[in-house]
Order: sequence, then C-alpha cells, then structure tokens
Amino acid sequence: MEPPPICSIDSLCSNQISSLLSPPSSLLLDQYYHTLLSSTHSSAINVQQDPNFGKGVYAAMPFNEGDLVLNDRIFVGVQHCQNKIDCFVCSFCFRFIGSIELQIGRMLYLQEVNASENHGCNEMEMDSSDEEESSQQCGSGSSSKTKIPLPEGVVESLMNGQLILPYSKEFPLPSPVPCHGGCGEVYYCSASCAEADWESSHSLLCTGERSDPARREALLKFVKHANETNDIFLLAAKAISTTILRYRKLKANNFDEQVKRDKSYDSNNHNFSLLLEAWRPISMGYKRRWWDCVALPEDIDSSDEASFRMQIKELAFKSLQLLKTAIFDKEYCNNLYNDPEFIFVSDLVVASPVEDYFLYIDDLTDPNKEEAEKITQPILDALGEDYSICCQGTAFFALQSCMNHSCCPNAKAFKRDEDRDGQATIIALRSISKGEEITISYVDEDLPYDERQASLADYGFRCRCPKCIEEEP
Ligand SMILES: C[S@@+](CC[C@H](N)C(=O)[O-])C[C@H]1O[C@@H](n2cnc3c(N)ncnc32)[C@H](O)[C@@H]1O
Repeated sequence: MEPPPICSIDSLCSNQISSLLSPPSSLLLDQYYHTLLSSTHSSAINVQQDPNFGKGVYAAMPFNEGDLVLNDRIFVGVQHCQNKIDCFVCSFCFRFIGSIELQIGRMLYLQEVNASENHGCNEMEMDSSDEEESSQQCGSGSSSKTKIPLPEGVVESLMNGQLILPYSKEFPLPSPVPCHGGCGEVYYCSASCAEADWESSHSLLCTGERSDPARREALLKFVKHANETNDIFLLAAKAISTTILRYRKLKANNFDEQVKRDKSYDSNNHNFSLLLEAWRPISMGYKRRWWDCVALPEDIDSSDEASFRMQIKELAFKSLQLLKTAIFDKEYCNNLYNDPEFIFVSDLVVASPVEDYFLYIDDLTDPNKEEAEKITQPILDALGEDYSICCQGTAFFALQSCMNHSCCPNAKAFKRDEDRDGQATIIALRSISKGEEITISYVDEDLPYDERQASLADYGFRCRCPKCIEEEP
C-alpha cells in the first residue's frame, strides 16, 4: 500500500511543528495547571509531575469516602453518531433536552427510519471498543427482537406534544434551542450553551445558511467521511476549530496593545507565540498518535497489524485534508497541526431521564401504578431494552486526563443523581490524605493480572501500580 503523501507544510514548517509537538517544559506545565485550577475553583487538587508516571493529580486537602474530588468541564466533546438517534442532548453540555415524550417519540421514529434506510454510521468503527461496546454505543436496534410496535399515530403524538405521559412533569427537561447558524443539526439546552458553542467551535463547523456555500459543501464532505469511518475525527475537528478561534480572539485582543507598546515588534513571531498560547490546553494534555494507539480489532490478525495501522493512518490524513479544505485558516494551517496526534480522550456518559422516568413509574404503588402503566407499558414494550440508553460520546477533559491509572484506585469517575450533563465527576472511593496521588481505574480492576495488562495495552502502557508490581509473575 502506498504511504500517504507528505504535505509540503511538513518540510516548510518542520521546526515550528516540532516545537508545537515537543513536550512542554515543567515550568509551563506548572503555570498552566496552576492557572487552570484557580480559574475553575478546583483548589482541592493540584497537578504535579513524577519522573516515572509523568503528570498526576494530587490531593491538596484530605478527602473522605464519597467526597467529590473533581468536577471537570468538557474542553471539547462529541456525542457518538449512532447515539444521536437515541438521545436528544445539548450539543455543548450534553444535557438531555425537550421532554420525556419527545425523547421517546424521537428515538422510536429515528430507529424506524434508520432501520428502513439500513445505513448506520461509523461503519468502520475503530476505537478500542469491542463488539459489545460498539453495539451499546450504536444502541439502536440492539433489542429489536423483544420490541412490540406502538399503534399508528402514537409516536407522532409523542413527538408533537399531543400525548402527555403520566408523571412526566416530574422530569422536566429544558426546551431545545436551535443553532442560530441555521444548520438544524445541533440543539442546545439554553441560549448560553448555544452562544458558548458558537464562540468556541461551531461558528467554523456550522453548515447552516450563515456559512459560505463552498465551505458548507467541504464541511459536509468532511462530516460524511467521519460518520462513515470514525467519529473521533469530529472531536479532532472541534479541537482544531477551538484552537483557531482562540487564536483569532487572542490576536484581536493583543494586536493593538502590542503595536502601541513596541512599534518594531515582529508580527510573525508574535503571531506564532499567540498560536502556541491558543493551542496550550491541547499541548498540555497527554497525546499519542491515533493510528498507533487504536486497539487492533479482534477480527484482524496480528500479522496484518502493520497494514491495518497504515490504512487508518491514511484515513486520518484524508480526514485532515477534508477538514483543511473546509475550515482553511492560512496562519493556522501554515504553522500548526499537520499531524493528527490525538489527545487522551475519555468516555462521555450522561444518564437518561427516560430510564429514570420508567423506574419512577415502576416504584409507584397501586392504584396509581396500575393506572399509569395502562399508558406506559405499551411504550416500554415498544422501546424494549433501549429505554435505558444513555448519552454516549468522547471528550477531552483537561484535568481528568492528568489522572493516572491504578488497579487499586482511590477514586472513580461516577455520575451522581445531580450530575445531568457531560462533566466528568470524580468521587473518592476511600479516605485520601493530603498530598496523596488521586488515581482512577481505566479498566475493570477486579480482572486477573494478565487480563488487566491486556486491557491496558489498548491504552498503550504497561501498568506499574502497586498492585501490578506485587502481582507481577
Ligand atoms: C491519561 S494519561 C495520565 C497522565 C499522564 N501521566 C501525563 O503525563 O499526562 C495516561 C498515561 O499516563 C501513564 N500512566 C498512567 N497510569 C499508569 C500506570 N499505572 N502505570 C504506568 N503508566 C501509567 C501512561 O503513559 C498512560 O498512557
């Protein structure tokens, strides 16, 4: 197979690219995380470096079992393509929107359309998920055998608000706010989320009538390619767009000041340092090349690994070229990011209010339960197991991504009842003393030693936590 062509930018700007990709200095790291922790009021933790494990998160105060250690905001995140059929969520904070009726009606309607068109997205799904995981990820249709369709017109009545389900008022959801760029693709839980998303990335990625027609066409090609291959490219597009927009903002704010201060300043150098500044949240994160760390799918023999990796490397290049055509920014593209290195991403999960609703109905006592179930049972039968599908996606969390793994962790990522959006919530599993490292488990820590190491190999490292050192044969 032909290796992908090397873009001339690599040779023209190789110095700048390598300076962007080189690991940040300890001083920069300390300054960055100090500022990030104070701006997010996360005074309970700090980020320190260890010669063996790199960055890690440490307790700046003691925690008791069950205490909240960290609520980490999403820096960039995307909902998985197929999950969009099942869960209608805010495109910025991933909170469920609309109403219980709209969630259910929309899910049943879109599952039906999807089944009849029979063209799923992510046909070449290639993240570390195994088959079971990716069927959960796709959600739709996973339990179609046990589903009993609703009488005609019911789905429509759920979607248009004519049918109100008993007790659904106990689960109010924010009204959907459409994207003001007019793309009709994304919705939000509030005007402030719509604005924040527009400002941070969507103004470059919107395919609505406010965008230039040539760009729109190029963007649609990029999105189609991502949907047909791997939606990690959509996350990368958000990260790149966020950087470009941060850069433009920094430049606009700094330019006049610099000219006033220093009439002989070198604008090229200055712009490059602003670009570095804009890229900082990503450059500080833990990064690896995507095609190197994607787990080898089970149906691919290890002797074919090299050609598999070459194939997905080409996919990444193709995706990057399509994105560049769509959101070309001369200064950004000539200086930054021609090499799809990817930040360490985490799963994004938000529990479904539809599941909570049916659990609530189940907990009612007769005669209220009996009365409610006359209406809700046929709906539950139509949904099958899909009634509990949660919002799933991938996101980059600036602080959570600094947390090292341990097979005997003292904290875990856990959604509490009040956590209704995509933020990463970390809870103490036991008492943690001040100064102790806070660790989470990336895999099931109850698996035997060999299986843990095999699972962690998908994350690209061999675990050296105290439990593994002790159990090492
Ligand atoms: C999400 S990052 C954690 C933060 C990272 N230490 C850093 O410097 O940014 C995951 C990476 O940290 C290292 N790491 C985390 N836990 C480890 C462990 N238990 N044993 C060995 N390396 C570990 C591995 O290099 C892994 O790929």
